[in-house]
This record gives sequence, C-alpha cells and structure tokens, in this order.
Amino acid sequence: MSDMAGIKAYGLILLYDLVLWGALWTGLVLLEFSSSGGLVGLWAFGVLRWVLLYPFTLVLTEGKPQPVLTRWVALLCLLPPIFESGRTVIAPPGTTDDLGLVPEPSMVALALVSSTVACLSWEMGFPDDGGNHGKEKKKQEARALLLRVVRYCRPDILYLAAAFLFLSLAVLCETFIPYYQGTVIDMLRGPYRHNRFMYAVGGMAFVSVGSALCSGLRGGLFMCSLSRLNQRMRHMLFHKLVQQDIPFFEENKPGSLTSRLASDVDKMGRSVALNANVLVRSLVKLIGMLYLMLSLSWQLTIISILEMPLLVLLQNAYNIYSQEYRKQLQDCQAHTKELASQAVEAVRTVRSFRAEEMELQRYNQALERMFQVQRRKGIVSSFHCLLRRLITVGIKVAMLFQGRKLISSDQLSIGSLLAFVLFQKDMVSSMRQLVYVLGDTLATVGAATKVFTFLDRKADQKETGDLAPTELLGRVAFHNVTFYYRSRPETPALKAVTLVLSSGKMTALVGPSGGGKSSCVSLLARLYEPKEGQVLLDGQPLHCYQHQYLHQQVALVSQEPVLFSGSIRHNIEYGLQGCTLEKVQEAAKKANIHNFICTLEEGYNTDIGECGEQLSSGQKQCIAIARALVREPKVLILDEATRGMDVNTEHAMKGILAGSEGQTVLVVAHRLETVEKADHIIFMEDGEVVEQGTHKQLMERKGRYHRLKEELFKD
Ligand SMILES: Nc1ncnc2c1ncn2[C@@H]1O[C@H](COP(=O)(O)OP(=O)(O)OP(=O)(O)O)[C@@H](O)[C@H]1O
Repeated sequence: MSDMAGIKAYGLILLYDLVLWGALWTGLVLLEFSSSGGLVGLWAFGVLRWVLLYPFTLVLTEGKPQPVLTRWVALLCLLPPIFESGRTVIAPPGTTDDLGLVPEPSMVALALVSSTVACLSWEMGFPDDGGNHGKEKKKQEARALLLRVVRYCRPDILYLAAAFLFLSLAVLCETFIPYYQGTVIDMLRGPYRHNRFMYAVGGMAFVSVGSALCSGLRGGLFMCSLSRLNQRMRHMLFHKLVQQDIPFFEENKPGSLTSRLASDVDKMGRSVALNANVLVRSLVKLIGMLYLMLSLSWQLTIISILEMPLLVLLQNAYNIYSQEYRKQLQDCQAHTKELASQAVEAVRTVRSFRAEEMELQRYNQALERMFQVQRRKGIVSSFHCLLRRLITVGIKVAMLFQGRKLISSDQLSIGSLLAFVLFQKDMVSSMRQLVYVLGDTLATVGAATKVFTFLDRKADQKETGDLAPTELLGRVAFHNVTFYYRSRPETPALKAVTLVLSSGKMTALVGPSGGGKSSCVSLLARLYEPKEGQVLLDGQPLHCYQHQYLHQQVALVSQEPVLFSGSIRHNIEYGLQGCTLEKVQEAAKKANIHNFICTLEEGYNTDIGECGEQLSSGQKQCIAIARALVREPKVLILDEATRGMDVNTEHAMKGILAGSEGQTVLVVAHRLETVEKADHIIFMEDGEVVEQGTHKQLMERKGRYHRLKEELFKD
C-alpha cells in the first residue's frame, strides 16, 4: 500500500469509527441504556466496536491490512475499557463515577491519541515494511535480536520486575506533581480553605517524595541487572572466542575482538536495561499525562500533541544520518586503536627500523579521518537540535495564545494553565526520550548483531572425539595432506604431503623458507585442519582424540613462544591442573632454566612482566620448552626452538633431543648439529616433500639437501 493510500485508509477508518460510535451512542441514549453497564458494558461496547471496525478495515485493504493498521484498530476500540479498568483498580473506592455503556468522548479522544502515539512509536522503532521483503527481513531480524537480548535477561527477572514496578510508581507520582502544583496555585487565588490547602500541599509532598524514592530504587535495580547481564555476556563471548579456530583470529584483528568484548557488550546491555527503562518510563508518563491534560483542556492537548509527529519526522530523518555516522565513527575508532596498539606492541621493531615517523603519520591520518566523521556528525546534530528547538518554541507560542483565550472565556483557570504548561514540558521531554530511545535501540542492534555473530559462530573445525588411550606410541603420519591458508585460497601451503614420524625417534624438517615446515607443525598441533588427506596419530585422525588429551600428548614449542604475564611457575604449568612444584622444577631442569630461576629473588614465583618482557628471548624459549616438557608429551614439536639460545642452553637442548626416550620428536631446526643428530630428515620445498632419509643418505644422494646444506646450516 502506498503512503497516500495508507493515510486514506486511516482517515476512512476514523470516519467510519466516528459514525459508528455516534450511531451506537445515539441508539443507546435513545434506548436509555447509555448510563448503565459498568466495566462489563464498556468492554462489550469495545468488542462490538472492533467487530464492526475490523471487517471494514479488511474491506478497505482488500483483506491484507498492514500489521500496524490492525494494531491501531484494536487499540482504538479496546483502550477505553482498558483505561477505565485501570482507573477503577487504582482509584480509591467511591471516587469513580458510574460507568456507562459507552465511553466518554474524552476517553475516546485519549484512546485515539494513545493508540496513534503507541503505533507511531512502534513503527518508528520497528517499522513494518509492506512489500519490501529485504528490508522487512532486516527489521524482523532486528526485532528477533532485541528479543534475544531480552531473553538473556531472564536470570535477572526478579530484579527487572522490581525495577519496572518502582519505575511505574515513580512515574505515576511524578505525573501528579504538576497537577497538585496547579491546584495549590488556584487555591492561593481564591478564599483560603485550610483543610483543602493542606490536602493539596500534602498530596504534592507525598508524590514528590514517593517519586524520588521509587526513582532511586529503580535506578539501583536497573544498574544491578545491567552489570549482571554484562558480566554474563562477556563470560559467554570470551568462552566462545577462545574456542574459535585459528583462521578466525587471523581474519579478525585483536583490537576489534576486544572492542566486541568491551564496548559492544556494554552497548548491547545498555540497549535493554537503560532503554527499556526510559521506554517504559516515557510511555507510562505520556499516557498518564495525556489523561490529565485532556481532563484540563482538549484544545490545548491537541496543540501540544502536534509537536509529536513533527518531532518524529525530524528524528526519523536525523536517525538515518546519525546511524551512518555512528557506524563510520566506530570503524574509525577501532582502526585508530588498532594502529596505536600495533605500534606500541611492536615498539622494538618500529624503533629498529626507524619507522616512528611513518607510524605517527599513519596514526595522524586515522585521527584526521575520525575527526572528519565527527565534524560531519556534529554539523548534522546541530541542525537537528536547531530545528527541534524551533518546533518546540512554535508550539509553545500557539499554546499560550490559546490558553489566554480559554482563560478570558472562563474555560480554564490560571492554575490549570500552569499545570498544563508544566505537563506539556514534561510530555515533550518524554516524547523526545521515547523517540530517541527507539532510534538508539535500533542503533544498538548493530552492537548486538556483532556480539551475536561471534556468539553464534561455530568453530570451523571437526567435532572433537573422545579417544584417550592410556598407551600411546606417538607414531605420526601425514597421509596425502593438502592444506590452504584461508587468506590464500589459491595457493596451497602443503601439496599432498605424505610423511611419517616414527615413534620414539627424532625427525627433522628442513628446507628453504616458505617450504611448508611450520604449516606441517601447525597441522600436527591441530591449529588448522587439512583440506584434503589426514594427519594420523597412532593410526587415528587427530580430531578423534579428546581435546585435552591430544594437547597433553602433543606439545608444541613454536617459533616465537608466547608467555603470559604472571609468575614463571604459572607459565610452565599453564593449562595443567594440579601440577606440583616438583614437576615444574623437573621440567625446568630439563629445559636448562632451573639454575637461572634459582638466582631470582622470588624463584618460581617471579613475575616475568607482560608477555615475559623481563626475560631474554633465549630464556623465554627455555620456559616455553619447560612448559611443553612438564606435560610429558608423547610427541614433542620444536619449531626452530633453538633460535635465540646461548651456547650453554643450546647444548642442554641437544641433550634433551637426544635423550628423550620413547618420545617422538619433530624438530624444525636451522642448525647443522641438530639436523645431523636426527634419526630421519625430511626436506621440504614449495609445500612438498622433496627428499627424506638420514643425514648420511641425503648427503650421498647429493640432491637438494646436499646443495642447501652449506648455505642453510652454516653456523
Ligand atoms: N598465516 C598464514 N596465512 C597465509 N599464508 C601463510 C601463513 N603462514 C604461512 N603462509 C604461507 O604458507 C607457505 C608455507 O609457509 P610455512 O610457514 O609453513 O613455511 P616454513 O617452511 O615454515 O618457512 P620458515 O622456515 O620461513 O618458517 C608460505 O608460502 C607462506 O607464505
């Protein structure tokens, strides 16, 4: 349905409803039924109105009414009995008028305004999108996302229920404050009646204190549930992140992942706890105030309500720009953060290449881009603010003119006008908040999407099995393994590699840089999955083994061992539960680092600083080796682990490599001695196994190994 056709349908329905309401009302008055019936009668009248109005809506829309139209019609008919039921419940006994079968005209007007405001607000937040299926799907997804966030709040349901209760009470009390203020002013003008004056002042004090108290409780409870939600979400997200496959971390920069954890989770939490808070608060307040304003003057109410559609239109236009700028700003912030952390983390490399100026330039460019976006966002925001103020002032002036007219014709008292002006101010801010909160909620859907994308992401790895044999020989076989890195889907890193690491033997992988040695190591450590072929441990594919078991049996010391901030002991026993100090010391002795550790004041409890920055690279490697050895692995992988060691440490390492009884050792080494001592040497080039055999055999063959030996293994 086009916009014009839609507006026409709304107009016709309203007209039909007026005629219907008039006819029913006249009929009942003539039959003298209008002043009896009570709540039941009101409900019956509402349902009857709907039964007559809905088929008319169907006829008008050829049987396909927009959901918003259906909602609007239902609200229009049912809000009067709902309001009256609410009023009867909260009003003190004996203070309500006798309810007739037909709702009062003011009640019908209130229902019309409320249903229009509610539907407009809903549409702004979650518009239904007729034939535009792509957009409609997006909106549905946004709705589903928001509902999903709400579902995550379930454990805090008690806090939230209490918070919403206090919120409603606070708002109701707040709504009555201007009303009592107007009453007090009117009393000051007329003859002084002590009891009534005290009653009005007491009422004002009561609602003011009640509102402050309930607001405080509401705020505390909301903040509490928000913090709990944040904590839960961060825990879940971090849990999910650490389970992801390695290619995922290559594709997603650490900066953006940590910003997901920190700011996006926070934004998402805010969208439910804070926005729901403002949403309910504004809605309850708006409806309450509309009711009181209509009871004071319907003409002034209509003028002040005009502000709403104008503000909605303005906000709608503003949201389109602001969302775009917000997204751009988020990207810019993430980029700037990433540049800064990259430069700080790699400060040694930056210094050694004298690249400070270049890094500064890159950072400045990123800052400049961010500034441009911020500036454009600021300009749009100022325009928006200006137009909003102009609308507000215009409406206020019109209201004052009309108010003066009503006072001079004795239709309104000065106190009522004052109360009205106070209500109007509040109503506008409630409407603004409502409109803002809907825009903001949609904007935070972006944050929720990012969080849930990670939360729902399944690691691109085969399901881990539950094999955990007590006896393991440690025989490794690569069977026709072909492997691609995800960032280079066209170039295979390994091409149909077939090789065997005999149990209890030491095998050396050698070859020129980029030959595929580290890729083999990564596959054996199950950091990646082969595209074709299999990596077998004792004849079983790696993924069939229990995760924990596999990483205890296959331990890796990588090219650049990563240590964590904390003590030396923490780093050696990393990932092991219940590891004794004796075992840690034993592993450290084997890795030839025990003596050094003993020279430190706090021994194994010495803090090694962030990423082990207080240690030399050789010491770091020794600790990484101890970390592997403490697991007593059946398969030990040393990927160029001899790099960066001093002569003593290197000698000690050779001892370990030679004397590792029953342990299958795979070493990617650059040094001649290490390779010569290996039981088996595999020469790799361009992702393929080119030659293999013992040192002697390969030297005799005088092939690639022999040719490369001099240059590659030169000391
Ligand atoms: N993370 C990665 N993403 C994309 N390509 C990669 C990645 N790591 C390695 N490669 C590529 O895969 C191929 C094999 O690299 P690999 O690191 O296995 O070689 P290598 O023999 O260990 O080299 P080096 O001795 O220099 O460590 C190379 O062409 C390399 O550029």
